[in-house]
Amino acid sequence: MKQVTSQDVQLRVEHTPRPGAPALLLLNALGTSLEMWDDQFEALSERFELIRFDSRGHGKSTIGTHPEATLDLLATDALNVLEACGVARAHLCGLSLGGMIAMHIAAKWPDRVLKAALCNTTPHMPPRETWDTRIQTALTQGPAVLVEGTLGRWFTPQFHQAHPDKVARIRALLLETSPQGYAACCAAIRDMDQRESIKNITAKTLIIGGMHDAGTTPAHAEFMANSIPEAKLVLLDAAHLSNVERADEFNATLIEFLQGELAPPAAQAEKD
Ligand SMILES: O=C(O)CC1=CCC(=O)O1
Repeated sequence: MKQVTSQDVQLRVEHTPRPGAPALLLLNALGTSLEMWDDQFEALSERFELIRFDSRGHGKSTIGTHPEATLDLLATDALNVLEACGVARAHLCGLSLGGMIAMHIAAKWPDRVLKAALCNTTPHMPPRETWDTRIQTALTQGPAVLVEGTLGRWFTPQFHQAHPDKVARIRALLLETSPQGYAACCAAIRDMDQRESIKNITAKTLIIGGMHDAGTTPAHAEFMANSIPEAKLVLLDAAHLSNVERADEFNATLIEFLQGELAPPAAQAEKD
């Protein structure tokens, strides 16, 4: 692990070099840390120069001086991580908040992106009031009171029953998130509307959705697939954290997309 200074924060970064392989940057969900990608680590680090980090106010990264983050602030952190790792262009894979950051980078800084995987995410997540309530709850009572509700949304009942150990791993990440870090990122989501800007994404893009994801729904995934010119949509039999609930399928889908050539939309329709 290394520490990278970005703007007003110190970010905890794990960089696994692989000479000659393309770089892949992983971007975490709200209330988690780089460890949310543990089920991806082995498969991805064999094939890519893998970089994962704790977003500001999450895991062991510091909170900084912004009580309310913006997507631009969070995206600049991600680009600073790439810079510190000596990487000019990378594949991006982000889930939920991580996907929101990835789509912001792909739309605004296309030269930094090889391909983008936007997983269980959305360009717009109203209503604002929900986020204001969550911010107040996190700041006054701590994110711990939000944890069981979050886990209820993030995994299907079947997964809770079959894999309590895996759910416990994610619970621990949620519990270690600082209230201020969590609240600051909620503000970034509250203030986000990328429904127009994602039309400018030129990178080949994989959208992964969860058939049972009630927050970032299959309808959100379809909206993105219809808005981004070179997008392919795959729905997995999972709720929100599809990379944990369906890790093998998630890994295979992501690797095939990053290593293979994405067929143009017309040919894809025939193939599908
Ligand atoms: O908290 C949730 O249930 C959904 C969510 C929004 C952004 C994120 O990372 O998770």
